[in-house]
Amino acid sequence: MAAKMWLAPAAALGLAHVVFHWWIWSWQFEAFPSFRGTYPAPWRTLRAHWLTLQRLFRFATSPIRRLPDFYIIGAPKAGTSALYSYLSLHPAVKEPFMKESRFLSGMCGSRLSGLLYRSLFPTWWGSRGCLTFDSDATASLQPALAAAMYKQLTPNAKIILSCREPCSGVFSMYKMRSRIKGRGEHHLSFRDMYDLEMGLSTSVEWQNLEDLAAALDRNESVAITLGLARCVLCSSMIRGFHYADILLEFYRRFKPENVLIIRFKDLAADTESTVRRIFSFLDLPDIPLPDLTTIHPQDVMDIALEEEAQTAELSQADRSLLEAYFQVRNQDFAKLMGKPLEELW
Ligand SMILES: Nc1ncnc2c1ncn2[C@@H]1O[C@H](COP(=O)(O)OS(=O)(=O)O)[C@@H](OP(=O)(O)O)[C@H]1O
Repeated sequence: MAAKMWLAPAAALGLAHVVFHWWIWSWQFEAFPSFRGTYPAPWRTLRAHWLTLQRLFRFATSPIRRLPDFYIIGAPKAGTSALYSYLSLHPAVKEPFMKESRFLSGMCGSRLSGLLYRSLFPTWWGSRGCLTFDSDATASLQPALAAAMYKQLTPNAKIILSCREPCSGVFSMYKMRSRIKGRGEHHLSFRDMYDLEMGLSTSVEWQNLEDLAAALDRNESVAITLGLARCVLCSSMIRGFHYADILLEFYRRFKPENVLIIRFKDLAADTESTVRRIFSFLDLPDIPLPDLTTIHPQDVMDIALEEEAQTAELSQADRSLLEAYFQVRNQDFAKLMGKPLEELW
């Protein structure tokens, strides 16, 4: 009798798990096939099922969860994983469930819903007196959408952007992306990956993205398509370093004093004072910090990497190509900052 009583709820829970498992993983794999690196067969991977269960619980408890107080929006390869780890050291900062939410790429559902986004953050009572945040460098690939969405959800949020000299940032991203197993770009040369991203830059998806941002600015709700998510996630080598474009979108929607720009070089050379500067920007009390060189940020992406990239060093010809590409963009950034170029990174 007792066993019969449990049968119906257990079957309902099992069904919810199966449906939810299929829903979250199929979108991830479609939008970002390299996830398959660590989860080649999610139906047979216990860790994938455990993640599904946790996310299911978090979706169910979304209404009692909060939204970010600040965002690390990039740039990709500008130390964002390190920043995530350093800021999480503060007792008044509660880290999110995942470092990179990829919310804007549909990882919480293709309809960009604040309610579902909340699932990634702590509960109100579990984070009283604390700040929480999202550290999603994919925001800088789609700054209009990111700025409009963050503004609609959290108009008083603070924004942090770490800037790395574009050529070295691009090459760092190339080295990672070309080594991701199970992805179309696996083992491409630098020039081939550059050409691929240049090809994507003429996609109609970018106009769709602007239209979605405009709809969010009108306070409408929006849904993204798989095509858009794929286009954005496959454009992470170069676009994330269009600093002037990124900042203009955020300055249009947030107060300038809510936007902090740090230099990757300072984060690397003078880590502790850069982290303290960020604490101060976030109005967090100063705290004693451990030796930050002992903190090794984990690679948070669910990917399997090859040992070596196809192109081991950036050739002079490829560097010149990148310098030409970024010349005007960097000048625009310098003008926006009111600083000479060499002081920007
Ligand atoms: N503290 C410190 N000092 C110097 N360099 C550092 C530091 N933390 C991270 N890094 C370098 O930052 C690169 C990774 O950046 P991200 O974490 O933003 O990458 S990602 O976008 O999340 O994949 C990656 O750069 P490359 O080594 O050039 O690939 C890391 O080595």
